[in-house]
Amino acid sequence: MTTLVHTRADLAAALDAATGEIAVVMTMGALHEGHRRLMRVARERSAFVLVTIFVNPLQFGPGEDYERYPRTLDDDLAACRAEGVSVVFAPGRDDVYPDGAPSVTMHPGPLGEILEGASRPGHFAGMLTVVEKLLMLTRADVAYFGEKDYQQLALIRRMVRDLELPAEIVGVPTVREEDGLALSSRNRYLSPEERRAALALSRALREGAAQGDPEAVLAVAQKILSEEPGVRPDYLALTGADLGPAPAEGPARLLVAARVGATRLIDNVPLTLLKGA
Ligand SMILES: Nc1ncnc2c1ncn2[C@@H]1O[C@H](COP(=O)(O)OP(=O)(O)OP(=O)(O)O)[C@@H](O)[C@H]1O
Ligand SMILES: CC(C)(CO)[C@@H](O)C(=O)[O-]
Ligand code: BAL
Repeated sequence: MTTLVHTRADLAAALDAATGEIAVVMTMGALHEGHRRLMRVARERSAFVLVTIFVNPLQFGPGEDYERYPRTLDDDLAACRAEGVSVVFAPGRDDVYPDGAPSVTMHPGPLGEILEGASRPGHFAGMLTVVEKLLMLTRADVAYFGEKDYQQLALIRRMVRDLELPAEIVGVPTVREEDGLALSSRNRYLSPEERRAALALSRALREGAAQGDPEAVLAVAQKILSEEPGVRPDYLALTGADLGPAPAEGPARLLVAARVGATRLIDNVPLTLLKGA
């Protein structure tokens, strides 16, 4: 049975009744197969899985899609039930921020200033602030996050390590549609034509990553993006697996962000760089 709670007090009561490890999947709702994979991976290990559904105003910038973000609680609950989730915590704004906007917030540091951080000022401070609060409120022993938001995952790992937070963080590989598009709640905004154009992101990453040589990786990915007029790239970056500078050889990450119509999408893939490839 899945219990839905909205308030801190009801959450605390549900957690008091829990036995064993508490596994948490944090979401902003509009649940899709990517979220469901996180729940399934969590369920494989833990009998008690808690899902949070909260569209966090603090991580949206002015002019971003906070108001418009899809809110589909009934469908989300049905998905959580089907995945055997024990508790869904869907708080209101005042349940998370009882004193209004918090005056003490997280500072993401240098890793929060590049890539997404450069394009979305304040986003990672707001994201880390709510993740810290939700880790505490849910008493998470382990929390699952998707690699689709790779920089977010890296920053959460860093926050937990730097601040000695008592939770284990587990990353889960990106779930894709059959044609390669990374699942994302924001895909709902795409018209059929925009959805077709959006495929250039995953294709650029896939074909770029197959190259091995760093220059060729970027050149191939860049060419594919530039050939799709419906896509306006924000960044295309080749980094180390830790988001530092790309190594001459070994594990690396290729990341992209782009606007397709009015919708901003992100994606990334792992790759291995080969000297002299
Ligand atoms: N395709 C996916 N594969 C694996 N995990 C995912 C995928 N999409 C989202 N997640 C993960 O689900 C969690 C909740 O993400 P969120 O609710 O923001 O969904 P989203 O699809 O990323 O939404 P948005 O489109 O707003 O970015 C995050 O840890 C995120 O990385
Ligand atoms: C981790 C998160 C739930 C915090 O609001 C959000 O950034 C998301 O859905 O990826
Ligand atoms: N999926 C990451 C949360 C955000 O874009 O605000």
